[in-house]
Amino acid sequence: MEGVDHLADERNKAQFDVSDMKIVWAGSRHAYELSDRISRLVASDPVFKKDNVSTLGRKELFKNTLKKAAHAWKRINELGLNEEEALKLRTFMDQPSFTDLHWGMFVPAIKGQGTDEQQQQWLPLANKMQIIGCYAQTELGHGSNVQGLETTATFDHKTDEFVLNSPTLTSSKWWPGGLGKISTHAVVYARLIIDDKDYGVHGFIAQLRSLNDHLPLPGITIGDIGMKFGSAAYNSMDNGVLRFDHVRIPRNQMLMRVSQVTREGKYVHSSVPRQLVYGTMVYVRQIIVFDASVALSRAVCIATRYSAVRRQFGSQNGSHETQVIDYKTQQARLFPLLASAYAFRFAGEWLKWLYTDVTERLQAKDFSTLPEAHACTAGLKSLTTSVAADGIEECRKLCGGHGYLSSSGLPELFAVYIPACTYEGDNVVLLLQVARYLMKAISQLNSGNKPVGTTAYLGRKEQLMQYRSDVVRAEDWLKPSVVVEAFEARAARMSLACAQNLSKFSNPEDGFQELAADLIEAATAHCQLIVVSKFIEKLQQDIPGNGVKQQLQVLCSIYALFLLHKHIGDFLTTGCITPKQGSLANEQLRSLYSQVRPNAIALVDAFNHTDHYLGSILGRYDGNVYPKLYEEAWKDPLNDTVIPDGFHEYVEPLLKQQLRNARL
Ligand SMILES: CCCCCCCC/C=C\CCCCCCCCCCCCCCCC(=O)SCCNC(=O)CCNC(=O)[C@H](O)C(C)(C)COP(=O)(O)OP(=O)(O)OC[C@H]1O[C@@H](n2cnc3c(N)ncnc32)[C@H](O)[C@@H]1OP(=O)(O)O
Ligand SMILES: Cc1cc2nc3c(=O)[nH]c(=O)nc-3n(C[C@H](O)[C@H](O)[C@H](O)COP(=O)(O)OP(=O)(O)OC[C@H]3O[C@@H](n4cnc5c(N)ncnc54)[C@H](O)[C@@H]3O)c2cc1C
Repeated sequence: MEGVDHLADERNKAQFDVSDMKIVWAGSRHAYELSDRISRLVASDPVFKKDNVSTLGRKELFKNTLKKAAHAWKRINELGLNEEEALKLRTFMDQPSFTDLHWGMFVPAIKGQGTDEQQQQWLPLANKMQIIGCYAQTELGHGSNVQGLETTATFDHKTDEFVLNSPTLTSSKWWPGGLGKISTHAVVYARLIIDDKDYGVHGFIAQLRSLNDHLPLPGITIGDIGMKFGSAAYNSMDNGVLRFDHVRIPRNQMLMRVSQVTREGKYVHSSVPRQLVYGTMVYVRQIIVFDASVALSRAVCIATRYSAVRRQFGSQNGSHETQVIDYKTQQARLFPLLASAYAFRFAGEWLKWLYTDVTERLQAKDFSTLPEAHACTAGLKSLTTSVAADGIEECRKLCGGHGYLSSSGLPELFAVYIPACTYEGDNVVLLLQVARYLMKAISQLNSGNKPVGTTAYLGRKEQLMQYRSDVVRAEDWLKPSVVVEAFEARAARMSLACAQNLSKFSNPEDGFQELAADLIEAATAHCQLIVVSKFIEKLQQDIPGNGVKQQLQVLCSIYALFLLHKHIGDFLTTGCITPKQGSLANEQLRSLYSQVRPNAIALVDAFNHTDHYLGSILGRYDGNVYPKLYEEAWKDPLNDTVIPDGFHEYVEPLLKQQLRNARL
């Protein structure tokens, strides 16, 4: 059966050109070709083999990761890969490693918060990996509450140094990736103290280990925090613990773009907003949104292909049983996730644009769009990672029992992905930031401040409060303007209701705490509106390719109408739609699922995932699932011997005892 395409019939059903869709998914022909080339390069390299990682012990896994990271760096240099290509190589290597934090947070923190001189001093070393850095912010006692960090950096006038100290157990740095065993340096967040005055949290570059023998420097206690969820998953990363015992660093190792400490010990705050100290988090959050579409697309690809291969029930007179993808329940669970993967892709593209735009403005000292960038990255990070994490687990269930096998790829994908709901900001904490932004925008409406960007719709408050959907037929729900208005009215009414309830509290902070659950629902509605709008805006662009735009229109409608169906309570209680209009949306949704059905396999082929990257027997491109599952089972180390270790020691005596008892 080797080489046979079990999904060929499915591929023949497609009503669009899959090669054109691959380009839309990748973002451009250039991005597609680059991604395709690098994914094949990684798949064909034996060092990047990954089908054995879930059976490795922690030490072997960690060593295996170091080997892969070193090999990746070697290949990047040998092949002269540029930044975009190198990042793709890391993606397809598909194993979290210390390099993620070095390139993803340490280097960006220096770029974003360091002065020109500091960048000139540190970036050449970091760019050649002559030093390896991590991002040491979170402590044992505080993660979300960054202002509550306890590590201190006290200025010593005499020596022109800062003294880094961990005054309590809870001030121990705890979690930073790459810290435990590998990093030589860290950007450490600590409270700046000058002459007993606390100036709040600032970033400092600290050397942790000797560049000669890799041993911790004097005054530094450092190690790994231990095993995490799952077998391999995130255990390839050395998340670490770090304590400082009065460790001295030169004054010029405080990152001084936002504020400076002079030789005289004077604290100077420049015109740059203090929130720029949080800038690295904004950068990484927009990457995480893009990654959410990738993670979800992998799970959906596996579940869709397997659902077309798997058959249960329905055989008549010896005919084939029904493909499980033909069950309407399977479609209603799977196709909204397929649509979400595409939706998050386009939201991620837009967010990347927004981030680039805000960065250019910051260079020109225009800080006006920073709050919008913070709210959008925080909100979309929260929304997309929550849906992707839940979606991966749903895909496992969609694959029945076989989905629970490691060889399905889904348990590993789930275990490695779920911390995305926590790291880089707990998802609830981030939605509360969005809620604060919305409440602020509403409070400024009366003073004539027109909301801009993603909150512009709040400026049409009167109109949206009057809005009643005019849908009379199921097809009306296919009109983009009908959908956007309904989502805008729902989001605006939920936020305005929160604002009205908040105004009843004499202390707004008490009100915010009391109403927090409602506030995060309003923030979620706002974020869903952003994703729906960005999908619709994408469709207003010129999208070439036979049938490609039509398929995307179907997916866009599924994404929006599925959300409407799921959150029908919001739409009804805010009076945006009637129960009848809700039923019509559901009727339209069913019809859309039928339209996706013949295109489902081609729509997941468009992700262009190699079998290596998917790492799943259920999701194999050729659909040759059963023989390969059978073959794989025999590779398990437990099957190396017929009689397992421990049998003679622990089981045989019991059996022998039974025999003796029987003879007596
Ligand atoms: C193998 C070889 C490979 C080689 C490759 C080579 C080439 C590669 C090249 C380049 C690419 C590299 C990419 C690599 C890919 C890797 C990707 C990264 C993977 C990531 C892995 C995971 C890492 C996880 C790391 C972490 O978790 S770090 C820790 C994160 N911590 C948090 O997120 C904490 C959450 N808490 C907070 O953010 C804040 O404390 C808070 C909740 C916002 C509250 O803050 P505060 O107390 O100050 O609150 P407020 O009073 O509410 O706010 C004050 C005002 O500030 C505003 N605000 C808040 N935050 C921000 C912000 N971030 N930006 C702007 N403004 C902000 C807020 O709105 C308030 O404003 P106001 O106007 O109302 O006053
Ligand atoms: C795999 C992984 C990698 C990480 N890598 C790094 C790294 O490289 N560098 C680094 O510095 N950190 C890192 N972290 C730490 C991470 O950023 C924090 O764990 C994260 O920001 C959440 O903070 P916390 O752990 O303090 O959660 P907590 O804030 O303690 O959250 C616990 C619960 O309290 C709730 N909660 C907290 N505050 C509020 C509130 N105001 N209102 C309502 N509910 C609230 C949360 O929703 C959550 O349910 C990593 C974490 C993980 C899991």
